[in-house]
Amino acid sequence: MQHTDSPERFRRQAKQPEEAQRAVLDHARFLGAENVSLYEAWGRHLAEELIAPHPFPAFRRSGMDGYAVRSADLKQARPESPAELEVLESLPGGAEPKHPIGPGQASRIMTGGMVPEGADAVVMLEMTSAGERDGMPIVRIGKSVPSGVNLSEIGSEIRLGDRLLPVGQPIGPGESALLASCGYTRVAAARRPRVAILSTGSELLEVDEPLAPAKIRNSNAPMLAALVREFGGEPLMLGKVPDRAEEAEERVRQALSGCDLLLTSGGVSVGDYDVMADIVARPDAKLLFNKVAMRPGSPTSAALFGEKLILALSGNPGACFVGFHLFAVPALRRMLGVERPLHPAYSAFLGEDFPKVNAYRRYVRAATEIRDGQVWVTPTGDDKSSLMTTIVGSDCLIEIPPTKEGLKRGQPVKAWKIRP
Ligand SMILES: Nc1nc2c(c(=O)[nH]1)N[C@H]1C(S)=C(S)[C@@H](COP(=O)(O)OP(=O)(O)OC[C@H]3O[C@@H](n4cnc5c(N)ncnc54)[C@H](O)[C@@H]3O)O[C@H]1N2
Ligand code: MOO
Ligand SMILES: [Mg+2]
Repeated sequence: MQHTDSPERFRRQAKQPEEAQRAVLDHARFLGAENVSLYEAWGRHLAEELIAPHPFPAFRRSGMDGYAVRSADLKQARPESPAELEVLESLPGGAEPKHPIGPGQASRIMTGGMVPEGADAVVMLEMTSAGERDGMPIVRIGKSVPSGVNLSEIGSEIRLGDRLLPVGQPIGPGESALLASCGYTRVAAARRPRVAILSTGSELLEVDEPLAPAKIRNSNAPMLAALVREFGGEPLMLGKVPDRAEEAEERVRQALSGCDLLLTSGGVSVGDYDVMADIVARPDAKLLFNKVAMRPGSPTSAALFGEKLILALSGNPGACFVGFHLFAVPALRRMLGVERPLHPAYSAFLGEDFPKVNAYRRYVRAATEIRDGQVWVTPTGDDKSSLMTTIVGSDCLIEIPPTKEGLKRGQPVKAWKIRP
């Protein structure tokens, strides 16, 4: 029988979650940039501030199919006495006008077309009727229009030198369109953090193994891999290690060389076989914390081996999930250069009674809903640390302060948004 009796494990000093987050953030650094193509940039984080190299639109652009006109020519136009304008040319998208518009003149133009010099408005086709005068094309317009109508000026969307996107901005659909419009075929994106995932537990089976007595399949590893991907990292799957102290320590030390962050799950509590509790307390490690004043996940631990950060998450799936959101997400965001590393919080109404009495602050897996224009958050089920079914469908963590009475439905609460 193995006993990992080290008295330190039982004398733990709980840190408040914020304090523990600060300790993690103090040891997470921006990882630098790599050049990626526009089509590979989705979900990546910008590593440089991008400045508009030209105004957009770069030419005066028509917003309608119709006629480019001088609004002054239409001042007196009425349905019964329409203005008659000579039509100089037809301007499809992509065509550079050959003729400036003089008094009494117009050019037919399509949406997105370049408005010729002299014109200051575009009249939509439906307000016009085409005709001929002396064999030459004309257009009749029976209504005046204000200057500037249906015309986008140069730089009306983006001015030359505008800050297009800040460092740390995740590249999504809108950002992709912006980059393309400004000619960025490649951008500097933050290097993806390589996050090693090691599961401890002699009870663990591979996913494709049949169940056996007292064994469970390793569910934390795929959950953590999904979370790492969701928050911009690259998971490195290191499999599982049994709860044997020496073997586990060797695997942990090996894992550190090839990653930017090591996540372990399991073995952080006070049990005889809780190997991670001892590893993070090794003399050559710097223990950041081994207890957090929160539920689930109170034994969540963190340590540095040299410069490398280990987050030793609880084995209980619910606690592992919450520990990831509270501590791994800020570390990853810092590594990616994101300005605000913590999840954003909002206030909402509690969707059902929460009768549980808490000595510690709780982070309850919950779903957000808009009802009659108000934000409500409802626990996805029992928030027991051992449950994973309540992770499904959760998009926030309700923060429940220590309470002796529990909370009532409809009470305002704080919720952390956990889906990017
Ligand atoms: N005497 C005490 N016992 C416990 C305490 C305590 O303070 N005193 N704390 C409890 C709390 S709170 C938590 S949380 C858990 C922490 O457990 P560990 O992190 O030590 O994790 P394990 O003991 O290895 O396993 C716990 C539980 O999780 C399952 N598990 C582990 N790994 C996986 C995995 N990869 N996939 C799915 N499930 C996993 C494991 O089978 C256990 O059921 O300790 C309490 N105990
Ligand atoms: O703090 Mo542990 O995660 O409840 O069960
Ligand atoms: Mg344990």
